[in-house]
Amino acid sequence: MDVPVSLEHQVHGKERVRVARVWREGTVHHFVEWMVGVVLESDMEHAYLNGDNTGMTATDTMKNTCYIVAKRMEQRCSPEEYAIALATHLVTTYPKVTGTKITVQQSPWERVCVQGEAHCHGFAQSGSETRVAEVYLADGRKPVVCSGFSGHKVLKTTQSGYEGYIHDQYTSLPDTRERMVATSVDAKWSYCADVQDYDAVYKRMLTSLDEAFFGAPRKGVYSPSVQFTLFEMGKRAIASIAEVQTVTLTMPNIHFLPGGNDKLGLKETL
Ligand SMILES: O=c1[nH]c(=O)c2[nH]c(=O)[nH]c2[nH]1
Repeated sequence: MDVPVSLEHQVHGKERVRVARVWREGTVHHFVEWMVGVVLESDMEHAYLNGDNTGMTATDTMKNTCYIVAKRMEQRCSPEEYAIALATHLVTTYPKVTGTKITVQQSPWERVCVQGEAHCHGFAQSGSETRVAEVYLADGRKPVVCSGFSGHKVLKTTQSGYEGYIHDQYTSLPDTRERMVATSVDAKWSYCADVQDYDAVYKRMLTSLDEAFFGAPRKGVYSPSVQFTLFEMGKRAIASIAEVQTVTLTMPNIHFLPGGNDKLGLKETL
């Protein structure tokens, strides 16, 4: 059945491009994580009407452009400045693109303070964790308390590596002694003594775990794996808080992989 149908409006784009950018000023690193969305207005009606992709900017190109423009921002910049640079690149590079809307959501990473000093390469999403308390009470007995939190996000831009693991036909990851490491820490701990001030223990727990993860403010501490660092964190917490008996930690890797491939020249971590 032939009904008259016209194409009223069309745009195309790419959502949820995750971009991380580290600016290294000597040993002091700056870090941002952006979730970028690109919408292109372009004279591409013929793609919809005739199946002809001539002149179209592929969403793969948009994604890679997000990485490349981030890499080209040589000075630390705001998400607005990045969005303007990205928009300008897209509008001036592709003849059929008449307009673009760029959206940048910036994750709340902040430089951490360790031992009262701003850390050179340590960042956290402080206050993002959910505190959890668990109490079991049997009739006639003392309450058994467990405390914890979930979702404490921490990241360091250097002083991390991973090597020596099995390399077989299923492994594509290269050995490295220089990478970024990030994780979302879930912790649960039990007590071996009465606690006067649960809030104080909670703060000390966060502080000890952070100190072991980040190391000293200027030097940091090398992490050969998330596994090793996890155990160091647990040991530090138990050694620093007398009332704590056991600590259970879960630390899934939040991956920040070097973007792109050889063709894009983006092999270095962005
Ligand atoms: O610290 C790490 N531990 C792993 O078990 C692992 N696996 C992986 O792919 N990267 C990493 N990094």
